[in-house]
Amino acid sequence: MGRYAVLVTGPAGSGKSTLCTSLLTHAQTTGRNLHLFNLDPAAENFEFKPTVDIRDLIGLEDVMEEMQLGPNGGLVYCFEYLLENLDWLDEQLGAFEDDYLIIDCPGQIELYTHTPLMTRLLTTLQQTYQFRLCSLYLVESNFIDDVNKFFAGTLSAMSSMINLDCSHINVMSKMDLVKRGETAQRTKGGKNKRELDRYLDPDPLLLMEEANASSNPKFHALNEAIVQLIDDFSMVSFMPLDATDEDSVGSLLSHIDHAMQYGEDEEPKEPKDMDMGDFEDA
Ligand SMILES: Nc1nc2c(ncn2[C@@H]2O[C@H](COP(=O)(O)OP(=O)(O)OP(=O)(O)O)[C@@H](O)[C@H]2O)c(=O)[nH]1
Repeated sequence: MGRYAVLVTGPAGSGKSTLCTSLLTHAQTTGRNLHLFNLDPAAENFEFKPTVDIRDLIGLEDVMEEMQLGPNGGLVYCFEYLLENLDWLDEQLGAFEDDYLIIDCPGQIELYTHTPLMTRLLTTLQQTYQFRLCSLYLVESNFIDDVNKFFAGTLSAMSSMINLDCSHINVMSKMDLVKRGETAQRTKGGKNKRELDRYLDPDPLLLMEEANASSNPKFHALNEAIVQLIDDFSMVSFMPLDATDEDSVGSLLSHIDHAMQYGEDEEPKEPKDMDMGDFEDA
């Protein structure tokens, strides 16, 4: 069968743990057997008990207290400790060979964008433990309410994609808020689902026009360079996700299957059509 792991990454509060729970719930109802790996040493409670839990090795609170470190320094310490104690991980993974190991990651994106720690862990999972990997990067739909925030979210996603160096899927989370119009009510410009569509699969020219319209002409060349970069990495388009909707979670899972070519003996499954029909304005 092989070994497969899905890394669920993204900024704090972007919906990682909720998605992990939704994936495991979906798996239960469809007869699949997903397992949870908690990689956040500061995590609190889980609906599903993790099969592997970094807190069994080291907890952030203890590290902060004993080493006199802040939350970010403490997190880096925990990851270095994990990398120095790979025999623990080896023991936890055992002969694991099943459906996906869903890895719930910490929300400090510096771990995937600024330090090599996560990359080292992934290299170990791939090379030493023969895992096939796919990473998801979640950006909240209610964060993307103008082109500059889209640039910020996309560039972080791109940095994570380059650093983690495995199959990668960008996800725009909490789309139910857009569907219900809550994003539109909250933002000055009244962004609604239709306006968000172009950020899911962006048209480079429109992005550039929008960015130029709201910025000083001296930044137009920079806007052009960013849009060019986004266009060149055509992977930087986003899949809409409503973690509260079974179909939406199922569609994401079939995209992951496709990206991983899950089940080597089977034909890789075609991802379901992810057009925005499900998210039409009420
Ligand atoms: N409406 C809506 N709320 C969501 C969705 N996904 C997550 N949330 C809410 O967003 C908040 C943060 O979700 P979490 O799953 O804890 O986010 P996280 O990325 O794991 O957060 P950290 O562990 O702090 O990095 C919670 O209040 C969730 O209930 C979604 O699809 N729709």
